[in-house]
Amino acid sequence: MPEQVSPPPLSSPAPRPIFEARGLTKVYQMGEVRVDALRGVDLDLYAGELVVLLGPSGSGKSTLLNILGGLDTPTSGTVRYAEHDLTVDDDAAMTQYRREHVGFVFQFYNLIPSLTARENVALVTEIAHDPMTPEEALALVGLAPRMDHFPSQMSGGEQQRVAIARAVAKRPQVLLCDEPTGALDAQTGVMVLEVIARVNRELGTTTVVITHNAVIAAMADRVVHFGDGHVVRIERNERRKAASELSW
Ligand SMILES: Nc1ncnc2c1ncn2[C@@H]1O[C@H](COP(=O)(O)OP(=O)(O)OP(=O)(O)O)[C@@H](O)[C@H]1O
Repeated sequence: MPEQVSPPPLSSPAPRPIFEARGLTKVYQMGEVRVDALRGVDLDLYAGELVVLLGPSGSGKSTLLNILGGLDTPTSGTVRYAEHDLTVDDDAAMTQYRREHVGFVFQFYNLIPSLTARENVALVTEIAHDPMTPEEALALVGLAPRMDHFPSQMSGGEQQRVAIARAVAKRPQVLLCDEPTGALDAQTGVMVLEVIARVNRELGTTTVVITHNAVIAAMADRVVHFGDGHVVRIERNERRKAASELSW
């Protein structure tokens, strides 16, 4: 009797987004002055993708990133990461969410000047669940030979790579980068972007990179264009460019 083979599904089910934001608003009220930083953002992000968030200054990119990272909560709307509701007003739950799932990289590296690269990374690995060793994390960003150097002995790009090693050493599912190349020249910026792309590829980390620089959009799976507190449009790149192919 021929073996029974079940037919393939007609179409595979659409993947469920790992982040799901609906109707997000954020209002800052300072005395008489009201700033509508987010004016109703709907956005889905999928596990393992690299998304570039592009838009003019003041359009709300950092506000959105901070909400996705559990550093801030929206004024209204809903946002979910896997099973976590990120709108809850519960500091302990948000701290646990950030600690277990999210790595942050900012424009300025925020390294502790009196600690070596290895010690800066160890600050995180000592409190994480299943971390890499500081040595593994620094090797991933190409800084194995500089492990025992202090921040003042490193270039801006190298310091940013230490900051990336620190952010990814705990193997977060999510890496949120706010203008990671904003303080760097183009050549150094490309090296930092190469490291971010490598982490995304090798660890499968869902990655969001905020930038003003439209050239960087070419390295993304998807580009989310932001303007005036809204998602203006979303593009998908047919092919992700390697960071080494970018120049500005
Ligand atoms: N803590 C705050 N208090 C008051 N207003 C704020 C605060 N944070 C952000 N804003 C305002 O919200 C708006 C959006 O800011 P946001 O930093 O999210 O924009 P952005 O797109 O990231 O800008 P940039 O590219 O310059 O960093 C701006 O008008 C900003 O001044």
